[in-house]
Amino acid sequence: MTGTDQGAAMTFEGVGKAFPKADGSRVTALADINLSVPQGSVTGIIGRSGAGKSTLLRMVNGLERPTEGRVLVGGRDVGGANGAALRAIRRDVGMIFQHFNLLASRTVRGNIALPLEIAGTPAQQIRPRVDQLIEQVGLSALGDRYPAELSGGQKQRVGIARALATNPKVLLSDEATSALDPETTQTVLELLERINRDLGLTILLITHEMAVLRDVASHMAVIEGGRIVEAGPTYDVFRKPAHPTTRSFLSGVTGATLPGFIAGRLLPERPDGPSQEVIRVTFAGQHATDPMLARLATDLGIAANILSGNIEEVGPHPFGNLLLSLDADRGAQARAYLERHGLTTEVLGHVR
Ligand SMILES: Nc1ncnc2c1ncn2[C@@H]1O[C@H](COP(=O)(O)OP(=O)(O)OP(=O)(O)O)[C@@H](O)[C@H]1O
Repeated sequence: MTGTDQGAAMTFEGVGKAFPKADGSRVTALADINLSVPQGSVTGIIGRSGAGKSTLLRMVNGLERPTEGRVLVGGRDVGGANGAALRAIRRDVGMIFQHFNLLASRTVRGNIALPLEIAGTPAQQIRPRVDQLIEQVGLSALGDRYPAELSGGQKQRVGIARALATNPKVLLSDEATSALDPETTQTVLELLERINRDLGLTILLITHEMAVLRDVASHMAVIEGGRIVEAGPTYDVFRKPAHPTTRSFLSGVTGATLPGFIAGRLLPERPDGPSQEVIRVTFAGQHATDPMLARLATDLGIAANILSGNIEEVGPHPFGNLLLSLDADRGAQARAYLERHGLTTEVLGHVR
C-alpha cells in the first residue's frame, strides 16, 4: 500500500513536516512519508505518543500543511488548496475525535445539524437528513438530549453522525475509542465497520492500540519517530511483523505470553549442555486449525511442550499464537518443518 496508487482514496507522497521552535530551530514531526490508503479500506496508523500520528491525520483535511511532498485526497492536492477548493476537499473529509468535540449547548440533533447549517443546506432538508443520521448510528430515541446526558459511546455516535452529515468520502478517526471502555469500544468499532461496508466510506484512523487494528483495519502502517517503519494489509503484518516496533505492539494483543517461570529463566543464547528451545509459532488462515503439533510428533518424532497459546481473529481470518519449548537439538528441524507447512516461527530464547 505504499507509493502512488490509482485505487487510492488518499496518497502521501514524500511528505515531511517540520515545526518551527521558539529558539529558531525546527522539530521534524514527519519525514519521507509515502503511503497510499486504498479506496474503501479501513486503514489504521499505529504509533506511540509523539510519533506523528495526529500531524499525519491533520494533513488530510488541511489543518496542517506539509513542508515537503504532497497529500492527495481523491487526487486533489490538499496542501496546495485554498478557499473554495480547500472547502470542497473538507466537505469530502469527515473527522471524529477522542473527546468527541460536541457543543454542550446543542442537543444531539443540533450537533448533527451543525455541518449542514454551515454548508448552507436548506432548513427543510436538514431535519430529514438528521433523522436519517440519528437512525444510522442507533440513537433514535435520544435526539433531544444534550451531550451531558449521554454516555461516552453515545457521544461518539453523535460525533460519527455529525461527521457523516455532509456525505464525506473519507472519515478520519483521531483515537476515537481511546476514551471508551472495552465494551463500548467494540460497539463503536462495529459501527465504523458497518459504515465502511454500507457506505463504501474509506476510513483512516490513528490509534496506539493494536487491538483496534486487529478488529477493524484491513490495512495498517506503523509510525515511529515521524517515519513509517512498516505498512501493509493488517493480516500480513500480523503474520510476519518485520520491524521491532511492530512486534512490540503485537506482543500486547496476540495474547500468548510466556509464563513467569519460563520468562525468568530465558537465555538469549543456547547454553552448553542439554537445553530446550523456546519458540513462538504463528498460525494463520487455513493453517490455523491444522493439527500441526500432532504431525510434528508423528512425522518427526519431536515432542513439543505447550507453554501458552491462543487463537483469535484478525478481520475475518483465524490467527493463532503458540509458545512452545522443545529439545534444542531438534529446534532447527522442527522450525523448518513448521515453516514448510505455512506457519511462521520465531526463536524467543533457550532454557536449561
Ligand atoms: N504545532 C506544533 N508545534 C511544534 N511541534 C509540534 C506541533 N505539533 C506537533 N509537534 C511535534 O511533532 C511531533 C509529532 O506530534 P503528533 O501530535 O503528531 O504525535 P502523535 O503521534 O499524534 O502523538 P499523541 O499520540 O501523543 O497525540 C511531536 O514531537 C510533537 O511535539
